[in-house]
Amino acid sequence: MFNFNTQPKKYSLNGEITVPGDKSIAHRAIMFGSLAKGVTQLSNFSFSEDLATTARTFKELGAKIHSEPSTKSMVIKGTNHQFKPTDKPLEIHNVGELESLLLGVLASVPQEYIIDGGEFLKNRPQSSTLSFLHQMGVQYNQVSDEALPLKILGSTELNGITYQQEISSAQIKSSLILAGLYAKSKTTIIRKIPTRDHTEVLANYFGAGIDMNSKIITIDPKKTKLKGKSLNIPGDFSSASFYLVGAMLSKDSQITLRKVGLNPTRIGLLDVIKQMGGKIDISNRVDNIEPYGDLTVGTQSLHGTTITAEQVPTIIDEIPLIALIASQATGRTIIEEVQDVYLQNSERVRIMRTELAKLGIIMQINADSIVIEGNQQIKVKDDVDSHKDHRIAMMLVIASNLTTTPFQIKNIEAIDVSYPNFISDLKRLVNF
Ligand SMILES: O=C(O)C1=C[C@@H](OP(=O)(O)O)[C@@H](O)[C@H](O)C1
Ligand SMILES: C=C(OP(=O)(O)O)C(=O)O
Repeated sequence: MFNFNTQPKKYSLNGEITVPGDKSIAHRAIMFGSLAKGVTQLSNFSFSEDLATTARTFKELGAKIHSEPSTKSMVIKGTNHQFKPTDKPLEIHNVGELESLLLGVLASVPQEYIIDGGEFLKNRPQSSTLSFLHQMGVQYNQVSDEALPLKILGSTELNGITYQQEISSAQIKSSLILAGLYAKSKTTIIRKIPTRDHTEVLANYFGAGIDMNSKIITIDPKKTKLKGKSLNIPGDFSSASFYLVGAMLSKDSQITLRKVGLNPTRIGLLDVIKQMGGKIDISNRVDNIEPYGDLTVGTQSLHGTTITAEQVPTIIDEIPLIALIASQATGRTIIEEVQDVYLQNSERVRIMRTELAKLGIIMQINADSIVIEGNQQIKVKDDVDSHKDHRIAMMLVIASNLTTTPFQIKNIEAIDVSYPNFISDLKRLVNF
């Protein structure tokens, strides 16, 4: 465990920075590159713990993967959907995205695999994903509670199904899409609220037959033939969000973040900031497979707002940061209909409340909403702990600039999960 001592002085943030490549897109790029026939070349690939786990897992399944961290590149020789059997459990640590998507990938592989993971995933049941995969023809065997470790036996004879989304989760949806690509017939997903669509976008780029509109996603395996591709991964909007919020909340600040991913299903934080009376400039926009552009933001005064159920999937990983800005705005902020967030991320919500309370920030967590009053004074009551959650660790670093009372952030090494250079990149923008 490593502790981080925060600064006794407040700083401003100035200058520009290029954030690492998007983690969510990179997980999927490794998977599609491994499933495809031929060679995939990824650039602006950011090497974090989570992505190392996904790359190792797909190597164990037979993909040839060569990484070059110094040039941020990765080359994958795909298996053409011919994965290797292995008796050794696939150890996926606590990588939630990998768990859900891997279940979808293995659904069409007629070999038995054991998937094992860390404490967090051992306590996160996958009942929804497993029940529809079972309907398609997958067999599985769990030790307890439909969580890891579990055994899965896929099939080459999967049935396409019609699935009405009950939980707005990108991970669950992606698992079904990956299974549907290799079923005998079409699969249809009737959406609840749209969630991030990186799986659909990348699958089609690699050669899948997926049709989407705001209500329905149709996966046609007969129109699917995945081939290796080149892909430049845009900057990670979720990583960029720490700097955006940091600059808005600190005095005399103005920063520009270069080449940040602007997929509309990911950037709900920008709408929330606008609703709160803030302003972020978008420039140099490029509409590529995944769009990206530059974001410029400075110190802002914000007011409270109501965030609706439709917005929630687009801010899912930014909720701890939104709680922080809401506490410093004027008036009340309400995040409505967060039931699906609790189902997928209940630990994170609980930790966010406990740790911010140690800094004097309180919020009300109801069955269907989160309510945060504005104008809260930071009062450091105790050291804080990331509880090994990378987004909580980075949010607490940003929160530390709201006070001159130093404190310790325990388990700071959690940031390696998504953004190992976060502290050194932040320091490049800091002016005392
Ligand atoms: O599909 C993905 O890559 C992710 C989806 C989100 O989870 P949900 O499945 O709850 O939407 C998000 O919290 C997670 O960080 C990554
Ligand atoms: C929740 C996250 O990812 P995962 O589900 O992979 O843990 C995240 O990156 O914030």
